[in-house]
Amino acid sequence: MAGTKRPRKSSGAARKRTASSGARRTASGRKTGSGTAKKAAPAKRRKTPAQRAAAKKRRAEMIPGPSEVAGKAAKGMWNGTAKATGAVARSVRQEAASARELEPEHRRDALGFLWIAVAIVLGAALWWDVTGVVGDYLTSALELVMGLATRVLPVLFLFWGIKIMRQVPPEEGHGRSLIGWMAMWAASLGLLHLIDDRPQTMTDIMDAGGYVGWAVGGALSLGVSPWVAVPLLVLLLFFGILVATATPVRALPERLGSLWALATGRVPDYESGEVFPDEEEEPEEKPKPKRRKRKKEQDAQETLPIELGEDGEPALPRLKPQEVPQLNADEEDEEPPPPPAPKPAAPKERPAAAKEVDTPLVNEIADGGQYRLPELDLLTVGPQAKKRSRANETVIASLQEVFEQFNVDAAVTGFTRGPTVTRYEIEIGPAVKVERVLQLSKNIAYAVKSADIRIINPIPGKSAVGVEIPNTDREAVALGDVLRSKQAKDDSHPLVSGLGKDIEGGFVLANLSKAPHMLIAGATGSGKSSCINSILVSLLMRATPDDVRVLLVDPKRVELTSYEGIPHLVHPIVTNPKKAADALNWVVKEMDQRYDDLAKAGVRHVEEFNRKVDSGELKTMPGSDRPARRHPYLLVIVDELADLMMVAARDVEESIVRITQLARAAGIHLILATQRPSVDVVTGLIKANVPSRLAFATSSLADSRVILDQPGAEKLVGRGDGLFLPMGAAKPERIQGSWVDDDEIEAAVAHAKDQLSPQYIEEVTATLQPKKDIDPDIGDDLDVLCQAIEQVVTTQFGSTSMLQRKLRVGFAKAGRLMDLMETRGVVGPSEGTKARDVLVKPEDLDGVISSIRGEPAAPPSDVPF
Ligand SMILES: Nc1ncnc2c1ncn2[C@@H]1O[C@H](COP(=O)(O)OP(=O)(O)OP(=O)(O)O)[C@@H](O)[C@H]1O
Repeated sequence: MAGTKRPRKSSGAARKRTASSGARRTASGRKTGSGTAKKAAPAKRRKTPAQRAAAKKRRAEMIPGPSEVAGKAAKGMWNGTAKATGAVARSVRQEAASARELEPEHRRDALGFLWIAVAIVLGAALWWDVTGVVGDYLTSALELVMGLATRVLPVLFLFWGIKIMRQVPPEEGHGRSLIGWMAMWAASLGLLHLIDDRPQTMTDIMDAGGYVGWAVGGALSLGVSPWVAVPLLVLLLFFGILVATATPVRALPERLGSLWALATGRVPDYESGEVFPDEEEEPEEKPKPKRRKRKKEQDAQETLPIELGEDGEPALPRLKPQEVPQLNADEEDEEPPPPPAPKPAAPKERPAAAKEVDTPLVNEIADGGQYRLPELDLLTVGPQAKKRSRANETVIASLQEVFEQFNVDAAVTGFTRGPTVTRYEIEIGPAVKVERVLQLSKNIAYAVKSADIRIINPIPGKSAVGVEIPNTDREAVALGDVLRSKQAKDDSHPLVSGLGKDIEGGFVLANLSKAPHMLIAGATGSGKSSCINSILVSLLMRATPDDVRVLLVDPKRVELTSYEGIPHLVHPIVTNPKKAADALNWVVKEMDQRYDDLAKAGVRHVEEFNRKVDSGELKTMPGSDRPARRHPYLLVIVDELADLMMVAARDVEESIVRITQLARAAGIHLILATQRPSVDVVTGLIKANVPSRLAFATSSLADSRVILDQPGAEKLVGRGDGLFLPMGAAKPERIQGSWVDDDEIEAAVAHAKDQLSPQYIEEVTATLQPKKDIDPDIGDDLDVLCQAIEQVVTTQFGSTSMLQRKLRVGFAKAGRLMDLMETRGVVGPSEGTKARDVLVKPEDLDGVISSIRGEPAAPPSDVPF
């Protein structure tokens, strides 16, 4: 068979080839005067008269006649029309493509309007008989399917259109709604069919439940008789309502109650815009007008126009505190803005500790005292997060181009847009080495015009290479949004801070009590201070001074001044690096004191201790008549560790290590910030004991290694772009730090200060008081002398060689210390080789040391704060 076919095929092909080559020769000969035509020229000169006549006739024939002219004109018009139609179609396609680039809000609005338009067409046709061809066909088709129920469709479509435009679509719950509505619809149509006594003709069916009703009701009545079908359909209808409104049966009485209250105007409307709010999202108790205003603000945010930068791309709002966009600025003309800080009705001065005031707290986060936490409305709403933008499309095109140029079989299969960077997912073809994509990193950086790209191979849980590329249109993350998130509301722990958003746009919160200590480091201007501000404002928004007390150490003197005077402070902000070392010393003492208390109370954590105190189980401390008092969390923030390390590296490191090793159970947590993450500042010992790390952009890979023990931070783009490595995590998570502007800080601080004046702890003040009356002969040996006295008095053994060993000092220094102790009456005179008598009892040790340090005697240590 093949043998017989082949010659036929080839001869056909040969024929084709001949014909086409002949045609090509003719065309080229005529058009270009090619070699063939030139060769034919001499033959032309030798033409016979007959040939000339024939040629003349042919030329005459070539002049078109009138009918031919008309034909050609028609053909031209046809071609022109076709071309014009093509052009229009192409431009429509282009427009449609650019319509896809519309912002999601506009697309949602368009969809809303479409539903309203359909509602109008249907309503006009069904209710008022005002109809055209479209209306006719539409209503007939719908009536055929849904029968009488079609009449309610215009109302539903109208409601749906408005809802789409008013509300940001929930991320989840679409499927649930759809199932609920389908169940309701099927049940209603089936019931209509049964109620209308099971019609059989088409017109009657259209006047009852349509063909859907006929199928549902008819089939059921056939299967189980109409008497059973009706209750079954009623059940299905009820189920549909419950599913569509996300109401479990057990929550029904409560929901009906709130619906009744809503109908009778006894409760404010819910923000969600749904009749039944989700079960977990309890409506906050706020006055109605304020809630409306809030909703209005949110709506305004959703429709905020995107600012275009010079390149026509949406631009990042400039984020200097004074320049952060006032997001409700558009509304200022209509309504006066809300006061920056709601003034609570609490008295300005608190006569005694907050716990002694009997007015119960309104806020559920705090659990005692009169202190009221500020409303979250105090913090501004951030711009709505974009899921994609034109900048992303451009980057995808550039990536694709790079792969094509270098012949790498790889494609961008998706991306996740975060506020600062977008992670593009790249899938490679079979038998393509991942290294080929990795090798292209510099070309990718070149193509997307950004040096700060990070390649992640693979994206955890996916067979794809991730390329993180900074957004040219980055978005700020407002702290208010983070604290208003569901995660934040679900966790009422006072030490939960709003850190920012991750690369997928999810909120990142950190419970500092679980951290339990954190190192924040990055180059200057990378966003450390903004992060500390976010932590402190989170604290002011969520924790009463009874919950958390704070010690702020700010050797730079300018970073934390806004917080001066907040009632959470245990001491005015410490700005002197020398005093900072003493302050850390006090923290160590406080920690020891707390451990004693925990041991006496037989508990392992301060939370348990506080629970016992709150429940009245622990009224006085066992073994003494000292009243048991709660131990609030103590958060110590050091903003510039390097300044402290320069002044007293050994003391500071020692205190930090002691605190970090033990303080967790005592409820003491440390945050150390530095812009110099070098090994002499963040020493190995400190690093080993500070398990949570937050790295902002660093200037070198070495710095990144010091902070995170791995590279990555040197590729960050600054302004709050960070890598968060919480305790126990193997890989850091990329986040965009939350932003809080000066006005918000001021408002939060004012809210706290208006209610309570700071109650500083005397003991800290005493520790940090300037040293007076230090004997000149002690000079620089004060600290070592105190240590020597401690050694001698606690051991009751006045031996010089013991001092040499314990304090690691030479013989001469130990002898001098012994002489100093003798002149101050701590030890007796020298008795040759025998140890000296110790004249001070261990219980008097504190008094002796205080007097030598020139301090007033320390207050009795059994008064905790
Ligand atoms: N989370 C953020 N969101 C938006 N912009 C930010 C963020 N963090 C910082 N920035 C921008 O970066 C600037 C510098 O930030 P910040 O003062 O926090 O840096 P820093 O690391 O504390 O610097 P320094 O060590 O010099 O104090 C801010 O003024 C702001 O414009």
